[in-house]
Amino acid sequence: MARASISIPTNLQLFESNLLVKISAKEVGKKFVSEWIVRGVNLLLETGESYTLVGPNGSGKSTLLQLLMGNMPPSEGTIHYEMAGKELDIDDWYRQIVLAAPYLELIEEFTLRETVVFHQKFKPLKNGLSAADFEDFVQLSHARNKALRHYSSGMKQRVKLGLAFLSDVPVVLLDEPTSNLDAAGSKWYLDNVVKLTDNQLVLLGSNQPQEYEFCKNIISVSAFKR
Ligand SMILES: Nc1ncnc2c1ncn2[C@@H]1O[C@H](COP(=O)(O)OP(=O)(O)OP(=O)(O)O)[C@@H](O)[C@H]1O
Repeated sequence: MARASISIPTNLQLFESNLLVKISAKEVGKKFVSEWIVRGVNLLLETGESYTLVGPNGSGKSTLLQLLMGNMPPSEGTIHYEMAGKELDIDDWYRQIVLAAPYLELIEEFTLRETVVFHQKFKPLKNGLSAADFEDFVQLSHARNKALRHYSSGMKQRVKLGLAFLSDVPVVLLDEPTSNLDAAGSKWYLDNVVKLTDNQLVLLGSNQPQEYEFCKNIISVSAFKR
């Protein structure tokens, strides 16, 4: 029997432990070969806020996002991560974040069900949602047993965004969140990004204003050129 669509309660306390997380960057710079991509980055990012890195193609949004998430080391400066007043080392930090980005690879051999079950082993879903709930949420129940290699790019993007929205971690990183989504998918993203990340730290990279219309803190990467 088909499952009824799950309704996500609007008051869902989606980051249950509600611990304050801070990312602080001091005089951070990154260069590739001899080219400085960003320099003089000083930022303090905190839970309960959303931030969007904006700028034209090639300006360094993805580079800065990856620096701030700890995916690559800065060439100069320091980045510190804090949770509930305690400094986190990078291994603990990775347990607190989830990323949806075009360069994030899903395991193509897995079905959707296997993907969610595997993901839940190290990052549980908010409010004890099940894999079946997840499949309903991303509107892909009908394809739960199909290998992701046979998913379209838009279907994969829904999976990445679903994991980003529903993982019970304090920090959500979204790079080009509506890439590959059709109009209905973009609306689904916008409907959920505010509702489901209310008490988390949300960091976006975008050059599409409609992706970050809800966001109060806009950071122009062009400010970090010297
Ligand atoms: N691993 C790398 N090695 C050398 N150069 C790199 C590397 N990664 C990025 N760059 C360069 O850094 C600059 C910024 O790239 P980045 O992907 O951060 O920009 P972006 O603002 O996210 O662009 P877009 O909007 O096109 O996604 C570009 O000039 C790019 O060529």
